[in-house]
Amino acid sequence: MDDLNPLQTVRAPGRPEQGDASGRAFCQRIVRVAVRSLYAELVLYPKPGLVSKIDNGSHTDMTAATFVRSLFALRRYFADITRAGMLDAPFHVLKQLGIDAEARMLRATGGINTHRGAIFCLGMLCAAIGRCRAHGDALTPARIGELLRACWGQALGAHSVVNGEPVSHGARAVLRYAASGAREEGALGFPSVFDVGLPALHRALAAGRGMREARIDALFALMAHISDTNVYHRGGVEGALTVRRQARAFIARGGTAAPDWEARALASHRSFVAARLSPGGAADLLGAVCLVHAVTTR
Ligand SMILES: CC(C)(COP(=O)(O)OP(=O)(O)OC[C@H]1O[C@@H](n2cnc3c(N)ncnc32)[C@H](O[C@H]2O[C@H](COP(=O)(O)OP(=O)(O)OP(=O)(O)O)[C@@H](O)[C@H]2O)[C@@H]1O)[C@@H](O)C(=O)NCCC(=O)NCCS
Ligand SMILES: Nc1ncnc2[nH]cnc12
Repeated sequence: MDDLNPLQTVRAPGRPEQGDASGRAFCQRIVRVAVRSLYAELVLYPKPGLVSKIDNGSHTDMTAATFVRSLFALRRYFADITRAGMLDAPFHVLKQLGIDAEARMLRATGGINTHRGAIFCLGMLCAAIGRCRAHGDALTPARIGELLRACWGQALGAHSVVNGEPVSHGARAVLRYAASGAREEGALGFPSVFDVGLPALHRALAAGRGMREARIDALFALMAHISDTNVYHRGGVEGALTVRRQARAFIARGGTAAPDWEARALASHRSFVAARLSPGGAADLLGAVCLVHAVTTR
């Protein structure tokens, strides 16, 4: 028995799913989908202020290579948290997996926060997807969301409370600007993924546009909607208003249905870079949208 393995505490005898070959294959499939989803977010261009393979957006300390290193470091985490979900692990087990994954990310990137929001959001979604599979339920966005709230909603609500000294940029933005951020997203069961990003992606695909355009539309829908602590941290209230206004204007012109959408997205990218704005929370949530879309459409 490995005392340091948090999953050990939730392994119940007579639950063949956890260790059997099909359970392992399922976890590996989710790892591939999670990593590909985050990679799809990374290579998407133009994304206002964000890092891609074309440029580093508003960031001076990270490049696409930093994100790729981080992605490699997260593979085991996505397998572990999917398996923990299959085993109905309590939130404290998921939290420890998340903390360990953050440490691995920071080691891989030399201390740069590339994916903290993604570790949280995609991690919880992987756990819910694992739970869905253990129940034998069809993987649908509605069922994944339901199980996430039913299994860990209460603990996520408690996790949203920022206590004492703010240590992270997110916690500071919550206290200083009453921004909601990743914690509140989690407490509500990631509604921006299910009710904002995913519908925007589906609408663009249903209208016959490609996956690239659909992802751009989903990103702008998220930027228009969420309270992104990374934006508050870098740009304060003014910055948050700028991001929301530009995203709304892009959507009001038809998003990627407009013939000049690419030039408009590029103009936003340039203006965000000039103002050092980076909607990193929306980028993480786009990765989550790609994950839910991929697991629910095959
Ligand atoms: C709950 C935690 C995620 C902690 O959150 P908290 O808000 O306290 O801490 P942050 O360190 O600020 O991380 C939150 C990251 O979440 C992303 N985010 C922001 N707004 C939202 C939102 N509305 N919805 C979803 N996600 C959101 C955002 O990630 C992106 O920003 C990164 C860069 O941020 P930053 O570090 O501030 O760096 P820079 O811009 O480079 O600043 P400078 O250094 O240059 O000044 C970017 O890469 C994106 O990832 C926020 O960063 C969680 O950490 C936690 O509780 N962890 C413990 C483990 C756990 O409990 N897990 C639960 C089970 S999985
Ligand atoms: N592409 C990206 N650029 C900057 N921050 C991010 N956080 C998640 N993805 C990001």
